[in-house]
Amino acid sequence: MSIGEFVHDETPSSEIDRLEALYRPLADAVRDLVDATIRTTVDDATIRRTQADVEALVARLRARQLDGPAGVRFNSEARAWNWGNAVVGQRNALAPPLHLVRDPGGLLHADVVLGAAYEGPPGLVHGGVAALLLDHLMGETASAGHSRVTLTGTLTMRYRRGTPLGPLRLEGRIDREDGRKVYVVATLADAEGVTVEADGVFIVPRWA
Ligand SMILES: CCCCCCCCCCCCCCCC(=O)SCCNC(=O)CCNC(=O)[C@H](O)C(C)(C)COP(=O)(O)OP(=O)(O)OC[C@H]1O[C@@H](n2cnc3c(N)ncnc32)[C@H](O)[C@@H]1OP(=O)(O)O
Repeated sequence: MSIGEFVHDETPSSEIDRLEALYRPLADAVRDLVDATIRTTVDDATIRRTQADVEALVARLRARQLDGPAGVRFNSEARAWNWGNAVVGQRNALAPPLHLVRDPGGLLHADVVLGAAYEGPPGLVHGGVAALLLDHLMGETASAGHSRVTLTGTLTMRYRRGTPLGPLRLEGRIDREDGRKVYVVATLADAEGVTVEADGVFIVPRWA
């Protein structure tokens, strides 16, 4: 990976806001489609008709598209946008998406509701999904408000008990720093308390 893949792009933040507002409802609708596909009990003919409808919608969107992934772009106002990101991508229906909130004390948190698409053991969040969400929140924590690029070096998870699907909260904070290494701790919790603890080393890469 090189710095070239983080693209400096002087699109004004107001235009990014407009595009997010345009695409968010589409991604929400696709997310709903994913949930409905898992949970529907309609008859076979309805499934086949729906498949044809969805294929027609895909063809309409593919009429004009990027050659590859959307990448990460940022402007001089320190606004970064990554439409396809697996956790926060505003155009990615696979992302919950996580909405990150930075508290004045340095804590980064996110409240999220995970449904049927994130299931691992019955009724519980998939362990890899828990790691995915925590990894992203921790990476954002380490990047200190997008003031620097950090990549996950080592990530350790301790699954204390199953995480039920439904409303959850993630919290992360920087524990300490040592040169280019940023040590971050984080938790995933339900209403009863912490279900997963994570700690990780996030590295400001040599090329950044
Ligand atoms: C301005 C722009 C704004 C835009 C702003 C957008 C921000 C938007 C935020 C998004 C947030 C995303 C959050 C998701 C985060 C991912 O998902 S990142 C994807 C997963 N991670 C990766 O792909 C990383 C792959 N690995 C690598 O690229 C390289 O191995 C690394 C980790 C960058 C390190 O390479 P390096 O810079 O050459 O490191 P190197 O000089 O060898 O070592 C530096 C120090 O780190 C230590 N170290 C190296 N590797 C490791 C390791 N794996 N574990 C622990 N320690 C290590 C070394 O021992 C060394 O320690 P000291 O000797 O200094 O004590």
